[in-house]
This record gives sequence, C-alpha cells and structure tokens, in this order.
Amino acid sequence: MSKTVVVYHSGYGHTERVAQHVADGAEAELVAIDAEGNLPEGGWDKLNAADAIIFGTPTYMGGPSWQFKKFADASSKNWYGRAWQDKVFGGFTNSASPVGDKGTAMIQLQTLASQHGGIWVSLGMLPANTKAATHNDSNHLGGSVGLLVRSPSDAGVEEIPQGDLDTAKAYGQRVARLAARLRG
Ligand SMILES: Cc1cc2nc3c(=O)[nH]c(=O)nc-3n(C[C@H](O)[C@H](O)[C@H](O)COP(=O)(O)O)c2cc1C
Repeated sequence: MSKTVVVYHSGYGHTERVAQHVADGAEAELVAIDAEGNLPEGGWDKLNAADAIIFGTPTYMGGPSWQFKKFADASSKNWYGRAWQDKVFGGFTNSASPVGDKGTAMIQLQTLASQHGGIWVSLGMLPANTKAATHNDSNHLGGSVGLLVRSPSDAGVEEIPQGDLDTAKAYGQRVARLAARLRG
C-alpha cells in the first residue's frame, strides 16, 4: 500500500471539495495550506514520508494562488536535500471559467514536481467533447496533464459539476495505483 498526501490551498472552499474527492480516490491524507500560505504542524513530515504527493490550487489570475506559491517556494528546503526525489506527483486546479488559464497553473504544478525530481502522473482519461457531452461526464474539460475542475463563479461548493468530481476521484485512484506499482 502506497502513502499519498494531497496538499492544497482553497480560498473559498471549492478547491477543498475537489481535494476531498481526489483524496477519497487515492485513500490519501489531506494537508491544507492555510490562508497565510503555511502548512499545519507536522505537514512537512507527512509530505516527506509520502510515496505520492498531489498538489491542488485554485487558479487565481492565471496561476496558483499566492498561498500555494508560498508553499512551493518554502519547499526549496526539501529541494536542496532532494527529499522528494523519485516520488510520484500529480496535480489539480479549479477555476470559474471553462478555460480561465487553468493550463498555465497546471504547468506550474508539473514544473514544481519536476524541480523536485518527481515522476508526474497525467490524467490518463479521454475527453468527453462530443455534442452530447455534459458537465456530468468525466473529463468534460478535456484535461490531459492533470485534473481540471470548473466551479462557475456563482456556484456554491455543493454545485461543482458531478463529472469533475468523478474525474477527481478517478485521478486520485490513478496516482495511488501507479505509486503502489512503483513501490513494488
Ligand atoms: C483573486 C482571484 C483570481 C481569480 N482568477 C481566476 C482566473 O484567472 N481564471 C478563472 O477561471 N477563475 C479565476 N477566479 C475564480 C476562482 O478560480 C474560482 O472561484 C474558484 O472556484 C475558487 O476556488 P476556491 O473556492 O477553492 O478558492 C479567481 C478568483 C479569485 C478570488
């Protein structure tokens, strides 16, 4: 059994709900980055002990939130010691617009994992992009690098499209499954 940690920031709860679904699929522990960009007590130890780390952030102004970026910069201490070398990594981002520059935020998560010498897990799912596709279909946003989620700007936390939540759970399962395979 591999150990997976989902480390995420959420300003208003939407990304947190996504994180819960990813963690559900991965049977992972959640570590929340707080409003000041800090981890809770023991958070860094949990990340260091994990086989797989999944990053999560809302897309704010076309990139990760500043709180997530503070966490990313703070991880340079781990980078110096190669503490996360060869771990498995995944990532997700959530924003209001169907596109909304989620892709640039996602690439920053993938780059962060690569800086740490990690093994990145793609979404691994076909897009639902026919005329008949709806928000209830998995991967209706057509992600490939990682998990993309849309929370319309007037949607409450409970109104995140079911297709996105199903995709989140499936992606969590995929990251954990591949981490377990690599662990041997
Ligand atoms: C400061 C700020 C910047 C935002 N920038 C974007 C953006 O670039 N693209 C987009 O689609 N949505 C953007 N949004 C909308 C959020 O991504 C969206 O509301 C998301 O669900 C918030 O997640 P959270 O509740 O976890 O904070 C922005 C919201 C805020 C508060």
